[in-house]
Amino acid sequence: MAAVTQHDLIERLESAKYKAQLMQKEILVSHRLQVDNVDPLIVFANSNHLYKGQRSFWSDASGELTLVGIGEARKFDVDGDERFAEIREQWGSLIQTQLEDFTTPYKYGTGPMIMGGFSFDTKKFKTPLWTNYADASFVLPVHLYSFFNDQAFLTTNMFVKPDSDIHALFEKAMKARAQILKKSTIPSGLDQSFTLTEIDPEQWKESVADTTAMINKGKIEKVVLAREVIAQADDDISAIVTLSNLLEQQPNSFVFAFERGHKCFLGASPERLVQKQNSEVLSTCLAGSIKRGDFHTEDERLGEQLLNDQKNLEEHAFVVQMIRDALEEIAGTVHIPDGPTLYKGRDIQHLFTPVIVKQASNIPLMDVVERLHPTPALGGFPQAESVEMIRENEKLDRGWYSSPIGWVDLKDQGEFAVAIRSGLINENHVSLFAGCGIVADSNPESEYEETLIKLKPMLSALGGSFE
Ligand SMILES: C=C(O[C@@H]1C=C(C(=O)O)C=C[C@H]1O)C(=O)O
Ligand SMILES: [Mg+2]
Repeated sequence: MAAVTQHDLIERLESAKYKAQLMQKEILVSHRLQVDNVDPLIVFANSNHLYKGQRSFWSDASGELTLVGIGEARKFDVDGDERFAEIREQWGSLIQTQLEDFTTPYKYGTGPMIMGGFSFDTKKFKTPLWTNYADASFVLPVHLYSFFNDQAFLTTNMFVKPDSDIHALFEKAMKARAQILKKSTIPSGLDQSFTLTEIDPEQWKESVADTTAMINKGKIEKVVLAREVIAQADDDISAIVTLSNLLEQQPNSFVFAFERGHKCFLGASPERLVQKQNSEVLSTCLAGSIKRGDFHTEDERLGEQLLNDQKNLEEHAFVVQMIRDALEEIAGTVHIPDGPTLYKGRDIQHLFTPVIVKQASNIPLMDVVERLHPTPALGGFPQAESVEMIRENEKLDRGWYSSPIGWVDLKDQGEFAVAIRSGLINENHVSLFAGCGIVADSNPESEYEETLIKLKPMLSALGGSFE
């Protein structure tokens, strides 16, 4: 690390201390430097013993940006319905009132940002499964490793108090940086054997039948119903091995992990909720599914079948309609192509429609997240009625499954995906989740088959064998 950068950091810490004394409050120094490229997974593994239980991982679907958040310089945990606005306000106020003048040139995906997520429904009964994961939980990491278009940056966030020992702060940061960036190897996977337990599959199929009956009667048109499968091993399940497999096996996906103490929620989602970069807002409609074919011709035939299937087109159309309406309401003109194309993942293909809003600088990212969550891809249509229906009838405690997860920075840029194709590791067991859009002519058995396909990415990423 260049001596001049070190000197610069000490100077900034000292001037922050002076400011902290004048204002009698803590001042945040956010210090970014370009560093040698290290595999983000190694960075994640390296920080295990310094900041175990306090790490976040994010890799976007384009493969352009990977973030590793390490430690908690500040944590914002909020329960209840005001969660989106509260996170926006608490983060906004920290930047405005405590951040030392940040003169480093802005670079997307680096610098001060918070990473985290939301629960699906604040009003659903909470089980012990999701303790540690608040309705909204965001972290300003102590260290943020950003890998963006083949360049690596490390941002360190330090709060300076009126009586802080600057040299001690500095030494601690330097030591941690060296530890985080050291060259090492990723631990290889244990060949674990897992026992799989499906939670009440028959009861789930019945609830699909009940839901279609209800849809045929009344005012709800689509409801997403999810279920849980538990995989149990003899030894602790490794988040890093699972992440490494997800990155390798699931290209074009948002690969993520959020640790909260001894639990780790992770997955590989194909579905962006919203990205805000420069003045543009992008969203995605992804709903309607079919398996991949074993051969090219079969795969193409299945894709064509999906593109022409009324039931799947209907599932998809609800998502397009809702996202269009929601964004038009807050942002004006919305660009959406006329019909869906195919999104192909390793294990599944979906109907896909991209959404663009061109002039959206003035709309806070969190407001877009709030307005969109949950889209009919995860909740149903209409929104309020379907969420209530899920709250009352679904046996599962979804926690953060099917909810927005991502990051937002000091310029209100960032990205959120919806946390599907995911699992929650708790020591030697992991809960996996999968859901399906139920519409008027859904068939319980085929929806069940669809959940099995959606469970595949996590099951293959766990490795090992299943019984
Ligand atoms: C709910 C999930 O996926 C959603 C449901 C889909 C469907 O029913 O066709 C497709 C994509 C997602 O919007 C899940 O993977 O758990
Ligand atoms: Mg479906």
